[in-house]
Amino acid sequence: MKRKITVGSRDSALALWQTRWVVEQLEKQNPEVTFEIITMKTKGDKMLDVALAKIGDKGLFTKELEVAMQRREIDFAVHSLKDLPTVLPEGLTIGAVCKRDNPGDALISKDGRKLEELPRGARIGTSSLRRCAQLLNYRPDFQLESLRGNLNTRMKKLVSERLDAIILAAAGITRMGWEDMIAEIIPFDICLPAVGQGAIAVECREDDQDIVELLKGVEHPATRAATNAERALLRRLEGGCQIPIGAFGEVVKEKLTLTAIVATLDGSQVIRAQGEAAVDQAIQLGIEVAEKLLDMGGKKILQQVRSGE
Ligand SMILES: NCc1[nH]cc(CCC(=O)O)c1CC(=O)O
Repeated sequence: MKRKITVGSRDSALALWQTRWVVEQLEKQNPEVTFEIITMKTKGDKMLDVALAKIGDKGLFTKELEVAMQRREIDFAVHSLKDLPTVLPEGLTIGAVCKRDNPGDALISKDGRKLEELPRGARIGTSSLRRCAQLLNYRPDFQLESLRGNLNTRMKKLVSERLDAIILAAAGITRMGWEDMIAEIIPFDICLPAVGQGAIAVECREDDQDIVELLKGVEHPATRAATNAERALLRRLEGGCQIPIGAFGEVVKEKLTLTAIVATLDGSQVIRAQGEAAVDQAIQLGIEVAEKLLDMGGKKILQQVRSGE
């Protein structure tokens, strides 16, 4: 086993928190190994003023780290699983999926109001098509405003743009220590989270046996099964962040359940499907629920969104 391991991370506060958390667990388990964190900016960090759905690149927040891994400049990289495309570059693999934190979307509002307490025509900041579509389905009077930048920037815009509320991933807020600002975790019957939301993934070279072995120390099998189902669904639908898709997998009493939605951009239609399977059938379950969605009208929605109607 190598004595010194180089770990890649984006340089945002959230990314660094996540990377340090992974490294800390591994240090406790492997006191003989030293870890060095190297930070990099990804294209997604550099293009902060463009809507994500417009950039539309796969691996917007991961590619530079993946290239560094392929060049053997770093040994592994820590990502938000949500940011990791469902098909990885040649030779790379997800060495670990860590235990998921709160997978939900959090509402942060002026005066701590809950979603149902927001006034008619309330202005809500989010740039996720998934959040927009589901919120508009729930309350067509809401005005969704685009909101990008890292968590700090987005939080500041609540005040500077005079928004009534913003929506951020609960896990990110908790990791930054801002839990007190959460007015509400939006119920999943109103807004299903993004595939992989709340889980940290560690990516490494497939053929690097030492690292693959090391990363087993931060692996969480139930989260792996749940997110395998979610990612298989997303892959089957061939969705990225250009299409409003939400999914949530969960292991309860040895059973894996998966709920998912696909929606039109304006939120006029939200199609929902569900399935259940044994934990070792995660990928099959993801494909099955995706196909249910397609049959229930999802196919038409995907065509519409892709053709830009
Ligand atoms: N889209 C960016 C992104 N990627 C991961 C998280 C939060 C952390 C997580 O879901 O694990 C966020 C911020 C957000 O959506 O509010």
